[in-house]
Amino acid sequence: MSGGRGYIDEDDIRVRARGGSRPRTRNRPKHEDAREGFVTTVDRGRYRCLVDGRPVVAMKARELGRGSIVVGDRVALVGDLSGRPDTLARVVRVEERRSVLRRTADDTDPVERVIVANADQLVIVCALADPPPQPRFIDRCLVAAYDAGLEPLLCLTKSDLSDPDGVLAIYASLDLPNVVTSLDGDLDDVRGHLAGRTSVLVGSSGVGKSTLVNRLLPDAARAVGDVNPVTGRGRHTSTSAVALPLDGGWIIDTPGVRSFGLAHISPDDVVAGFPDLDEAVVECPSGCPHTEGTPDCALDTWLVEGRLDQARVDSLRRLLSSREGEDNTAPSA
Ligand SMILES: Nc1nc2c(ncn2[C@@H]2O[C@H](COP(=O)(O)OP(=O)(O)OP(=O)(O)O)[C@@H](O)[C@H]2O)c(=O)[nH]1
Ligand SMILES: [Zn+2]
Repeated sequence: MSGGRGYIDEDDIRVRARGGSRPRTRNRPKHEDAREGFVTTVDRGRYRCLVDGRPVVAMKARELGRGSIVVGDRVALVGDLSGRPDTLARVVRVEERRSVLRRTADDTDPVERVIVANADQLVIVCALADPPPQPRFIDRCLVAAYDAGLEPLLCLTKSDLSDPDGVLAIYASLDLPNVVTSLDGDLDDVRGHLAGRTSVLVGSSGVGKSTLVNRLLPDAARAVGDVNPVTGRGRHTSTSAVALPLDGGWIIDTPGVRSFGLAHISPDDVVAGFPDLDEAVVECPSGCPHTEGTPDCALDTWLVEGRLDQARVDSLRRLLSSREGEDNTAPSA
């Protein structure tokens, strides 16, 4: 798709709508005294940040204009940083983002929204049964992960109900890092993958995300289930992401994000997630969609020559097709 990408988040609208008529000074101080914070939740124009290990609630300084602030952002804060009830600090700067996870609300939404900044890993949570596995959902998440520069981790839950081999076979040639969990199996493998990293959890309703988070972070069960100190509302009324500290890293739950509209991602950006196929597609005619039956697509030539794995090409083509919006898979929250 041509043209610039529009980044907004839901909060921008509300912040702007607040208006206000205070005069603005042109010579603002440079905020040399600003402290660094990490954004853990965003809710209606209020940003909950961790500053020196202390939760501080902040609003966006007017000088930031329409720029979005999302969970995972590293920000500079001024004002009251005590974290005491009813205090409000100001975010005066958003540090450059290492990565950006985006989505469109659905395949007809022209606006991309940044949902998480600075993550390292996208944990795609998929149940082996109840609900049955949804490869198309996994494929969508993979595209989103590759587009965002996040490493995917496939997390297959409920292995006490069904064997993981079938799903793993589909992705065998993708070399996809994966973990398998059950109701009471140990979580050492999962922890190993999460330690020291910033991981975003995504999954359809009922796959066992909350169960997993609560088992990894028994204390967070309180934090997650409790009334939100920022809004006074419960967690489940919020569709925003929340970052929870885990083993020297962060685990970011995304209760309201169950699918990724992917129409905005170009075929080339999808292929970029497959380094070995990349070599073949440089031989494709310009603008080749690489889909099944495309004349002169080099993937077919390479397949005939036995230089590519059929399953791997099928997998890429599944991603490319799902990107075209024929299947939006999981229901939106
Ligand atoms: N048998 C089995 N059941 C599980 C497992 N993990 C979770 N469940 C059950 O699956 C159901 C849904 O789990 P949740 O953790 O609420 O799922 P969720 O992904 O957070 O769902 P939403 O809150 O709708 O997003 C619950 O009844 C869990 O007890 C598992 O490993 N094995
Ligand atoms: Zn091609």
